Amino acid sequence: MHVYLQRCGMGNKGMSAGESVTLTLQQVADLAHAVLRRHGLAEAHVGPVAATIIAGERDECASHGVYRLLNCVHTLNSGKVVPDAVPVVHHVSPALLRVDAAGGFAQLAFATGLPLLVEKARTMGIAAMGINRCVHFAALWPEVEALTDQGLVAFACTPSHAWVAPAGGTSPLFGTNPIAFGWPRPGGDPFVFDFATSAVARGEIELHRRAGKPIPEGWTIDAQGNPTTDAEAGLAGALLTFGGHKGSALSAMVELIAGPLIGDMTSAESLAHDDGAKASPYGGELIIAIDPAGFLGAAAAEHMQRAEALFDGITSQGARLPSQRRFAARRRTPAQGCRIPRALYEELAALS
Ligand SMILES: NC(=O)C1=CN([C@@H]2O[C@H](COP(=O)(O)OP(=O)(O)OC[C@H]3O[C@@H](n4cnc5c(N)ncnc54)[C@H](OP(=O)(O)O)[C@@H]3O)[C@@H](O)[C@H]2O)C=CC1
Ligand SMILES: O=C(O)C1=NCCCC1
Repeated sequence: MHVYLQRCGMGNKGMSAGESVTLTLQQVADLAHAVLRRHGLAEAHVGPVAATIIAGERDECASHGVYRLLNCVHTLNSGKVVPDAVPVVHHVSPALLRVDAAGGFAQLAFATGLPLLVEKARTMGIAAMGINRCVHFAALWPEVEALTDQGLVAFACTPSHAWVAPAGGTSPLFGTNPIAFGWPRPGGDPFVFDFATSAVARGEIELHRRAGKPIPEGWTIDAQGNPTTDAEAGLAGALLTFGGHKGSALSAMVELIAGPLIGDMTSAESLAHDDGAKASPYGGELIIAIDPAGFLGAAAAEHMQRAEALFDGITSQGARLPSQRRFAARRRTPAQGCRIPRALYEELAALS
């Protein structure tokens, strides 16, 4: 594989990437497929799992791009994921479905349940899909975008492992628990946000540790409960929630609605299930889809158009929309390629 080697680069959170290589999107895809196949992932899963990793790299989301392949390999080798799991869809009620991922990665389970979720949302106006017994390592925006692509409003969330202290506490209890929201926009990119309810995704702190960089104050505390800018010490201690008690309450909500509500694990239970293996989190995910026509029928289009004034109100004062950076990256990378830290590339190439 021919790759361009260069020195420089700024990650999406402003972290110097050091020496990097530039891969075409096709090379990123080939690498992801090769690594996953070599470590025994069944063919039915390789495409959906690789797709989310390729999308992360394409949209310059370094913490959930090819870096995630390392943990996928580790999870496969640890036996904490069923590599050939066959997801099974269960109709629960006219507006509800469950997908039993049977211990496999979440991506194939999501793809398997998606058509029925869309059908139920269109019929009922709103529908929810609970995915159970899945291994989740990825960003959530590819999933909410799959719904906005169909003209639906979308919400998704999942617990992870207990790495985050509740506001006012010092012991890890919550996961980094991402929440993602998507709103379809006529003729344009959807409005999408997707973030951890911790101050930052744990993956971002891991990237700082790999790069030997300090982390900003406010992300973590060490094992003694003291604030730290040392990535290693922060990973060994606890992440903090974003926005103090507000992120803490949202994180608790994710634990509840994507855990016990759908009969699945909390982040503390997921970490106990992991039993020191350091594999990706295991448990459930909740996805909700709302059809704008459900409330308003034929008048929905007119009201969706009114929503555009809100987005104009944000951008007209120089602020940007969430995901605007990501969509710009998506348009750039097919021509520009994806810049990957050289050390990471070499590690992945050795695994392929
Ligand atoms: N599966 C799992 O268990 C977990 C997955 N994750 C994933 O990690 C990823 C990163 O999470 P996190 O570190 O919290 O991400 P960020 O703190 O970077 O927040 C990301 C979101 O905020 C938007 N955003 C960032 N800066 C601005 C700004 N100045 N103005 C407006 N919007 C802005 C981003 O848009 P843009 O992208 O355009 O910058 C994006 O939608 C997510 O995709 C999440 O799903 C996180 C935790 C656990
Ligand atoms: O970055 C994070 O935080 C996580 N990403 C993937 C799954 C584990 C948590």
